[in-house]
Amino acid sequence: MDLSSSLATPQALRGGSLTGPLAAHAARRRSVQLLLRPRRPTARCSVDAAKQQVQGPPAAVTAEAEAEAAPGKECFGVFCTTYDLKADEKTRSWKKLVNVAVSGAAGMISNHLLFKLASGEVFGQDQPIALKLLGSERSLQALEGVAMELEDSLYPLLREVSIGIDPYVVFEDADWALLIGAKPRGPGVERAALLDINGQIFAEQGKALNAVASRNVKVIVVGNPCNTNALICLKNAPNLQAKNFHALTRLDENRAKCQLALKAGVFYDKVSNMTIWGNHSTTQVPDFLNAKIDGKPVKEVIKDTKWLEEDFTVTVQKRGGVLIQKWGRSSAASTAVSIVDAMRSLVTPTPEGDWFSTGVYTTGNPYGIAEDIVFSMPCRSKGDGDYELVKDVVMDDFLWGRIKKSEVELIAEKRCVAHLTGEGNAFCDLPGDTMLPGEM
Ligand SMILES: NC(=O)C1=CN([C@@H]2O[C@H](COP(=O)(O)OP(=O)(O)OC[C@H]3O[C@@H](n4cnc5c(N)ncnc54)[C@H](OP(=O)(O)O)[C@@H]3O)[C@@H](O)[C@H]2O)C=CC1
Ligand SMILES: O=C([O-])CC(=O)C(=O)O
Repeated sequence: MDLSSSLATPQALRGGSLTGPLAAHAARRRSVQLLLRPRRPTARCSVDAAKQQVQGPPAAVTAEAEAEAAPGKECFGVFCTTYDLKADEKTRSWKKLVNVAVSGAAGMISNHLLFKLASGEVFGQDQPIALKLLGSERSLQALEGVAMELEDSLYPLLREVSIGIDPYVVFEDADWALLIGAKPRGPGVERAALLDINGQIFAEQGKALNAVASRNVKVIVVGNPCNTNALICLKNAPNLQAKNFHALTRLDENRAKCQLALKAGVFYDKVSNMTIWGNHSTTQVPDFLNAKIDGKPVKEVIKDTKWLEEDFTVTVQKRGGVLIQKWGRSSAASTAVSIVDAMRSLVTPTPEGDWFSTGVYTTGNPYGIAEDIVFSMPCRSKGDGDYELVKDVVMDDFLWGRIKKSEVELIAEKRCVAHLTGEGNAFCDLPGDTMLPGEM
């Protein structure tokens, strides 16, 4: 079928005059064309980076022909030139390239995160990395700017950068997918409307991951409301393991550790076993019952129960909102740090006796939390990318009561997005106090 005539009209792509596979193909063609704009002619040493073997001498390949042949392998600028890592003494012992896809790649959080990833902070100094950046037509030019800054940073481990606007192209063979892009909640936007708008994004991206990502891809959803977006994403990716989908609550864990350290007058590294239970929202539950300071239960070190139950909990729940008031925008640098922490916790063995928090699929959980939602819970990892839930935590009525409130909120959010999870008609009756951490 010759699609070229309909491809020429951008409004045909945006306005929906093409439908189904035709529209999808046309959109992909357009994304490829957009991808080609920034490339400069380059003598190309053609290396299959995944196998890290030289495949042949430089060949003159037209960008268009190359895009047709391998639409998922688009590169940016200097990253179009790759080398045989096994031929170089310094890089011979490096691991196989890891593919990390990032959505919202031109946004504030990504602007910090991408440089941390490229520096080796997450995977170590022997792990070459390919960054696959997902934007939109709105952000494509900014994405080119991001790629240029990555070029100019001369990171030894950063071997490939590609940019695109089609998740089916960008997520191809992704080992990690960091889903950050989402519409921010503006004035007058109802929570239910936000759930629907962002839910559509995560439904589409779930389908794309299901179709083209590595079968073992680890997905971290950051875009809010991240727990329910993660649920939507995993429901749209039935061929991937639900266990591999996470909602980012590590920022909340870090905020809670900071507050406990401040109150106890110790440095942050003395605080361990910090669980955030529940939703990344103002119903989240920072667990001071199981957390430790210098190896001792928090309640033995901080005797002020009123502070723990009221001030500490509310401070952590609303930290994002206070920060927005100061900065005029939501946490970006500390969120990027917490994404790095979350990834590192999955690729590094958890220290003996400790754990970390992440929002994961509840089915089969040992705590009695409702099944089939994404809920933040305490986890440990052997460092293989996988994790297990920690079983030996204690509960009291205060902790359980708060956990139930966050559970009720997530079940209500799930009802609101039933149309996106394949579970029938949506019915939205969100509790009145449902808010993102950034909302006051
Ligand atoms: N879980 C957590 O702990 C935290 C989560 N967050 C959340 O992370 C997300 C990203 O934050 P941040 O990077 O600061 O945000 P930015 O506004 O800087 O970037 C977000 C990106 O989302 C993309 N996007 C996708 N769909 C839309 C849309 N419909 N309207 C507007 N933009 C859209 C845009 O990129 P493009 O045009 O390329 O699509 C934009 O660049 C937000 O949802 C925020 O609430 C923030 C802090 C903590
Ligand atoms: O509400 C927001 O957009 C910001 C957010 O998640 C946080 O700071 O925890």
